[in-house]
Amino acid sequence: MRSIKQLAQTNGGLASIPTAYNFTPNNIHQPVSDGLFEDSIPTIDFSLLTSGTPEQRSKIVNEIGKACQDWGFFVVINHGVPESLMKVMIETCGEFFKLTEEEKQEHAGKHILDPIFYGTSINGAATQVLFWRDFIKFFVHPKFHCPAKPIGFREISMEYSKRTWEVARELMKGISMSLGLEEGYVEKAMNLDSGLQLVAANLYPPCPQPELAIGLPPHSDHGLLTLLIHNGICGLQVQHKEKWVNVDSNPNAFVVNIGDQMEILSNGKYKSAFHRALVNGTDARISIPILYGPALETVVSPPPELVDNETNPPAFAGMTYREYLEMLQAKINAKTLSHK
Ligand SMILES: O=C(O)CCC(=O)C(=O)O
Ligand SMILES: [Fe+2]
Repeated sequence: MRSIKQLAQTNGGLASIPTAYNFTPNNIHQPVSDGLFEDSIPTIDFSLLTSGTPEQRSKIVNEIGKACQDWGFFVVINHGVPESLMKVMIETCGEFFKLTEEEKQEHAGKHILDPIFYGTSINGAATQVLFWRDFIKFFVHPKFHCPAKPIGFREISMEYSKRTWEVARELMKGISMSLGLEEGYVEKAMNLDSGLQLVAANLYPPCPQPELAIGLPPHSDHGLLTLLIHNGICGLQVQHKEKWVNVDSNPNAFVVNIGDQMEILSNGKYKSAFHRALVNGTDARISIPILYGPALETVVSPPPELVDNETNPPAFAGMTYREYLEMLQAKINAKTLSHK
């Protein structure tokens, strides 16, 4: 299968997109918020979480809890990860997509747990409707994997993963406290010492008919928490109160969202919000989400403090993170088969 990048470049640029890329989502009629009278995605000042006064810290913990409950999304500023590192990470991922198709296909993936997975469309296979996106995903924890090319990719990815982990760990502490649990709860209960960390880089080339295609359809992320950066081109939208809201964050901030495992752990209190990526006609967009998840064999279920059989019964059946991912994979396989 050709990459979207290659397709977008065919004969110096396509005038229209192949019909397999026409996307008619069942919720296309949902309005997009005009942003005027809407409240916008909450911003969290990370420096107050780590070095604020006790009052500032408890205020921020409250804000995090509210953001997780109302939005499942928030923007994190003053996080301490150098801008230069974020920039070079985006540039290097951009260089990866410039490798030859043969070089990239070496990493073609099949399974959600493949340590390195290059693909185009959602799973690299022939789904009926295709998405205007190429991606590379690699697990950087508990074992570090990364494509060897381009030069420097491994070193930069390693540094980036370490630095973002420090931010994610503090946010997990804040989230634990916001749920009324001790600050190390999520880290300990989810065995984050051997937890999964998955780096993904998405490339959305300019699309000749952006109104017909979609980069990534509405979905939720499967981990506990995702931290995302992008190259300054808009495209990410989050579903909030039945509307799609643009996430127009400053490229130096992290866009953070709650994933399915955190929704399960919080017994449904915190939302793993649907989000999607649109494409545009002029600019290539790159986004780099890094996803933090439990250790694969950890059973994810809410702690007794968050469950009450009368007023707040368990909302999900407990299962290991591995079982959850295998379930997702089975869904992807079923979709692919039924469309063959
Ligand atoms: O490109 C984006 O902004 C969103 C990417 C995303 O949601 C994902 O890769 O899971
Ligand atoms: Fe996502």
